[in-house]
Amino acid sequence: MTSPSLLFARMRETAPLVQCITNYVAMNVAANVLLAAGASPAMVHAEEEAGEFAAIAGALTVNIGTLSPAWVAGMKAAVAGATAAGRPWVFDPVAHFATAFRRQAAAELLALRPTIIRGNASEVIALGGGTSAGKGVDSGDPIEQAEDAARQLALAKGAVVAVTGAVDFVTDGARAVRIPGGSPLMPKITAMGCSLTALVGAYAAIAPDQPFEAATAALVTFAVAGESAARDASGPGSLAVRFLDALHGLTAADLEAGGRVLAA
Ligand SMILES: Nc1ncnc2c1ncn2[C@@H]1O[C@H](COP(=O)(O)OP(=O)(O)OP(=O)(O)O)[C@@H](O)[C@H]1O
Ligand SMILES: Cc1ncsc1CCO
Ligand SMILES: [Mg+2]
Repeated sequence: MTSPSLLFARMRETAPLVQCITNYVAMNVAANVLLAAGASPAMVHAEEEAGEFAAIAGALTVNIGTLSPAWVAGMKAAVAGATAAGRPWVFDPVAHFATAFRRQAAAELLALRPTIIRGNASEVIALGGGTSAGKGVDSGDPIEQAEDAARQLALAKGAVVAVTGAVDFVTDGARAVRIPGGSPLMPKITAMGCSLTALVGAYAAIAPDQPFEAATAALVTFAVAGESAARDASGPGSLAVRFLDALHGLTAADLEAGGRVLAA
């Protein structure tokens, strides 16, 4: 398995261009997270250009947080462009279970075969057809309860599934790992998960043929930077600032020393 620290070093060397279609809440946060990590974000979603742009980006990420019909059209155009160009794409099904419009959009996007799916426990349980306690964008379920759903979803969709929470879980249906770390304050900052999805895209651009390793590396990066930032944060506000600084200051050696990937 290519280690997170090696992929991180490659990201710093190559600054991959990542096309992020994400929500209004996350756009600024996610772009700053990618820049701090060493990638190059571009928030490009219009139907007229999203597919064309996908061919020049190293990877695409699609997050349905603040959907409208025009955005769905842009997402589908982008996925078509990425697929035609052989680029990986990452799907973040924010609160997909909440309304009929979201359910429909999520089902249509899922049918377009994402390379990696990244969601919180409630989103992954519901995507697997189970009943989740989620009501909106925040998870209402413990992560352990999403592990089986994640495995099944990975097998059914031929995708790598990354579920986040107190201890993250990544599976391709056959292999699985758990990644501890981070901080309980992280879910108190909006768009942390959406930004993580964007970072999964950055690693997928680095290792397009190793989506399991790419997703794992992104979760490890967040776990190490989040843990370090939380050490002297006094609340979500200072954590948000310190998290960006921690990401920016992160080295491959820090990931090597602090990253924990446990067999599951
Ligand atoms: N209790 C926790 N302890 C440690 N880390 C956590 C905890 N909860 C979440 N995280 C971390 O926070 C990051 C975001 O994950 P989360 O599951 O909150 O995403 P999300 O619900 O999709 O977020 P959002 O929709 O607000 O963008 C991940 O890196 C995850 O590991
Ligand atoms: C708060 C919020 N609402 C829609 S998307 C989003 C960002 C976190 O998922
Ligand atoms: Mg989310």
